Amino acid sequence: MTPGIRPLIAGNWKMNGTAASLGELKAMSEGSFGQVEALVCLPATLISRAVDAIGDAALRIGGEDCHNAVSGAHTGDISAEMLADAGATHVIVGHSERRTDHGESDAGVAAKAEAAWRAGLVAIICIGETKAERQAGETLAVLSRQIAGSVPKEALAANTVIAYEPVWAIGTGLTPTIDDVAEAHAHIRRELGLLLGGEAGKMRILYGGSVKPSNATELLNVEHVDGALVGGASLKAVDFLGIIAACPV
Ligand SMILES: O=C(CO)COP(=O)(O)O
Repeated sequence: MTPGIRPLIAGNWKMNGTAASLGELKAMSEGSFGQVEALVCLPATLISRAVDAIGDAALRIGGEDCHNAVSGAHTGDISAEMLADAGATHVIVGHSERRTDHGESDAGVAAKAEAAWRAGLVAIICIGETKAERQAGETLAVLSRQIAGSVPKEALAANTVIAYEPVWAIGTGLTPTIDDVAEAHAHIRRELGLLLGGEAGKMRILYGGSVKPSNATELLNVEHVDGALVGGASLKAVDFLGIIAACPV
């Protein structure tokens, strides 16, 4: 954790969830968050229904991706303005699954972050190395390149969150060593400093990849780890609330 930064525990439901899942969200929203800011990013089909279902609870609802245009001839896409209209407050951009499945580039991710800000949303910009890149000793260089390309230099701590997700740790049950997490997050903070100046010291840097209640405290205790982006363990209220409870604040 970083002194003075309020931690964010964010769920990412990916392509999971139907109306039958709204009860789980309601249960999450009724949990205790303490000092933690809690967010669940949902498939677009669920956002407005989730916002209605949780009422005035503190749980935030976000989207998982957005187009960079306000509107237009982009079949199947959703704009940041549409997410905001549905009640979202945040949107994930540049998740590795989008970069891989949809060929998203760093420049395209930066444009989506700017679209998020235009709509009044917080952009959660994802970066992270593949297994091959880590094995080749390229992790820090990859992170530098992704930060330079995906994080617009106008980014503010109030409208931007960085999520470090090693691709090989996503959905695998594998996590980097604590030393490797510390090295990556310290490097990200340094690179953000070069790009953004003083804002970098206030910006949240989340760790993502196989976070669960049993490993959350250890990961969140690492310097410069200001929260978590959680996939599988965000689908069940008991697990998600367990991660929030494990947050050392
Ligand atoms: O991709 C992730 C969150 O965006 C991480 O997913 P898991 O927590 O399932 O590994």
